[in-house]
Amino acid sequence: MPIDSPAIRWLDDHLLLLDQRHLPLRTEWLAIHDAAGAAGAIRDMAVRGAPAIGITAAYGLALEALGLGRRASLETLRPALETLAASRPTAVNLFWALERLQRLGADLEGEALGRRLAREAESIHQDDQAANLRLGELGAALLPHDARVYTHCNTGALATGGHGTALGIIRSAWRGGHLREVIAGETRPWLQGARLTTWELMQENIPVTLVADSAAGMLMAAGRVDAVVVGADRIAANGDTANKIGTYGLAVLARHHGLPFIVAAPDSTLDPAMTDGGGIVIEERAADEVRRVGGQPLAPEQCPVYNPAFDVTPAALITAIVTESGVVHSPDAASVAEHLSRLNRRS
Ligand SMILES: CSC[C@@H](O)[C@@H](O)C(=O)COP(=O)(O)O
Repeated sequence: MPIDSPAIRWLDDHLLLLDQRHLPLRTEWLAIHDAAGAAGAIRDMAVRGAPAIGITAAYGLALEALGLGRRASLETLRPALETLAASRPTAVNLFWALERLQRLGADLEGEALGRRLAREAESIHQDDQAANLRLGELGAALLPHDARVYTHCNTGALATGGHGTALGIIRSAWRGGHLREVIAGETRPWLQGARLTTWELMQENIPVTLVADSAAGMLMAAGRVDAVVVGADRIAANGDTANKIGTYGLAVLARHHGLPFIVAAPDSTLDPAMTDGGGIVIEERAADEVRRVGGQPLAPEQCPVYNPAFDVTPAALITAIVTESGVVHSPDAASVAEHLSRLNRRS
């Protein structure tokens, strides 16, 4: 089945990425020819969102192997693997995708290795889209009728192989006729909500209202939110969830106001090796992301800044984790282990 992916296009000898740094003002495509190009695009956020990062890393490694031709082997690919693995630390999908490719490549060399890795990268891409469609349906069934859903960051087609995770649930709920409105937090400092989520939803005429992040509590207190739905960058074995900075605060607010707080992610975002959220590496990004907006200075040039890109929401604040293979209600170490063992029995 050909992949209908709005932001990542595979063209057999190179990759095209819809450059998210310029949206919604300009639609520009970035051509990627090797692993260094893919790593740079991930690091500089031309492509972003945990599943999209994993897909791009997989294509980047495949391109490197294709470029090495007869010299391709896991050994000659080692520097490329290291460059890709160093691009961003928090989203586990990146490491998951690279491991999946390495396992496959263990018995292959040369041109056959390049071709095999490219096919596997396409499978990862396609599987992610299918996973999102499935988890979208499962998650939509959890929402109250005529729901007003608050979401954070961008978790849509731009951040995944297509359809989206949290935004996949929102899309599915809209198509099923039981969504009234999306409230998108702008998601300072990179403004994924303001720039990307609104852009995606408005293209499909899904009603969206953009709010400053700091409006979330007031909206919940006023009874204008029925559920909070977010994505994830890494889910630990006990259900603790790393996601875009600000997610933790939303979970605390949702609990205070008695609202469901739903995390949506493909199974590839689960990290069984991470016992709890305390071990997750939180990426810190450049000070100018906070000091400036759209390149324009906002704060004094030399003002010290702390810019963590993610936070960890404790499992106890999460109502449900939705993946393509099921819903984990009130996640904890036991229920996540049960979910993982069902996955292992299937594979
Ligand atoms: C389906 S995307 C899930 C997460 O990756 C998303 O919520 C998020 O935090 C993205 O962060 P970003 O820094 O934009 O890559």
